[in-house]
Amino acid sequence: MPGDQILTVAQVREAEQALIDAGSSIDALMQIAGRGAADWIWRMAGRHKVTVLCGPGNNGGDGYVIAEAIRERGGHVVVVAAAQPGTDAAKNARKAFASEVLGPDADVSGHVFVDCLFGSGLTRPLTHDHAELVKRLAATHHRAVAVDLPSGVQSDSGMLLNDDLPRYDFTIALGAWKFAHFLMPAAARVGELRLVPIGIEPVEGAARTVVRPRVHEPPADAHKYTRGLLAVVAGKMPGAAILASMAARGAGAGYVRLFADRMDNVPVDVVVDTGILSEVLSDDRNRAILVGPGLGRDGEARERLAIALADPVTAVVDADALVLLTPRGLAERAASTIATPHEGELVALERAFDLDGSGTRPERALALARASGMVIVAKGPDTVIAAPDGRLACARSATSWLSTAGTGDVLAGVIASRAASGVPAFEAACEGVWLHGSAARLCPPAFTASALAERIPAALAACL
Ligand SMILES: NC(=O)C1=CN([C@@H]2O[C@H](COP(=O)(O)OP(=O)(O)OC[C@H]3O[C@@H](n4cnc5c(N)ncnc54)[C@H](O)[C@@H]3O)[C@@H](O)[C@H]2O)[C@H](O)CC1
Ligand SMILES: [K+]
Repeated sequence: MPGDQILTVAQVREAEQALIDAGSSIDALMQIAGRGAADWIWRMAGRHKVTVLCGPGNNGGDGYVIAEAIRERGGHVVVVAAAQPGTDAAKNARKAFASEVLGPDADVSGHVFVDCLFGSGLTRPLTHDHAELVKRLAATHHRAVAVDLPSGVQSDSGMLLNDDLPRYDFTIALGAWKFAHFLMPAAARVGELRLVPIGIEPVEGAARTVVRPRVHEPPADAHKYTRGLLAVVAGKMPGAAILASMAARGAGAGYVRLFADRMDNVPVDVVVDTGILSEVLSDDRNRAILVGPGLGRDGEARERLAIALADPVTAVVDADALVLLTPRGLAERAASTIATPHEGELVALERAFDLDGSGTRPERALALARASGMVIVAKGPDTVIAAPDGRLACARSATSWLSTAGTGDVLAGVIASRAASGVPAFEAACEGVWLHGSAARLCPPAFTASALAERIPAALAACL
């Protein structure tokens, strides 16, 4: 599924170098980046006062370009230099800024504070004076905008190098997204995101953002089986499997069958089958299977999981099934498997697959995908999707109201439904994550998981 690319610092440098080798220059790229950022800031500030804080590197250079572009338009802009420009491009941009530059002790206030202190070149925590300066300027302006990255965050990991730094209203990414725009804790500080393209070419193997999928109407001669039969295996707590089935019903599959010993109070459009699991799963019309929500963790649950994994169709494995899953349980599988762990379940899977759990969330998800052969949806406020072949996608949290019981069951149901509709595993996972987040945005605050499941068709409608 296409999306915008997310690059590491090393990938940005390489891509930037490729542009320079092809005849561009760092100064030219800085002009494109800075002027593009200035367009957004101009829209925010208009003729209100803008203060640009410039650091010593090329992020500071962007700041001088932004300030000059706003000045040329007749805007009211002030530059505060935290340090003298240190790179050639930043020195040139400083020279081209045709107005006064204030020192770090200047007493300034205004409408928009633009943070160009450090960007992707930050390698160590901000000094006390720099951190205090950023905090003071954020406090004396109505809005705070970070250029490329908020100063003080690590680009590749999303870690905060300093405590207690401001939250921004906007972050304007330059050239490409960085992991810190999506990964916690930095993702909670970046505010709304904008991207200024500077001509960077697609980088092979780069991570992508999760974007709205393209979904097609069923063909005119479609029937429930051609649209996809999804088997949902219930267990000890059938409510979770019902919730997943309801969500799956709205995400494209033509037929959702819930396998349970006995089931009361099931919505009419979820079909319950109380037959012997191994017999009903051998139905060769099955296109995908979902196992885990409400499964339980006892011997019977283990048995149900083993039967489900023996089915030669794409399997979505969630909740209790993730705790029961072992490398041996997957050894015989030829079809794709999608696992949807939250942080605790991710740790349990890492242990089961003998991984040490080190590295950033994308690195951990990729290591697990490679070791297990599964597509991993490491869900949370910064959901990361990794495939065994190295593909990687990151999603922004749609809303923190998703932090309620049962939303994970809905996610698993939606992903399974996309897989049952014939979408390959990695793409089904990305589509499911997008639909889940989009449905959450359509819900009023403090929604329940069943309200979320009801909004899935509306989210799907936006993809047609
Ligand atoms: N994406 C692109 O192609 C473009 C990005 N641009 C901007 O350039 C910055 C990255 O520039 P760089 O000079 O590498 O890094 P910084 O500006 O972040 O500054 C790093 C500079 O400061 C030193 N340093 C690192 N940490 C500290 C610290 N805590 N205290 C003091 N000094 C520190 C470090 O050694 C460097 O010398 C990118 O984010 C974009 O904003 C360009 O505009 C071109 C196109
Ligand atoms: K910055």
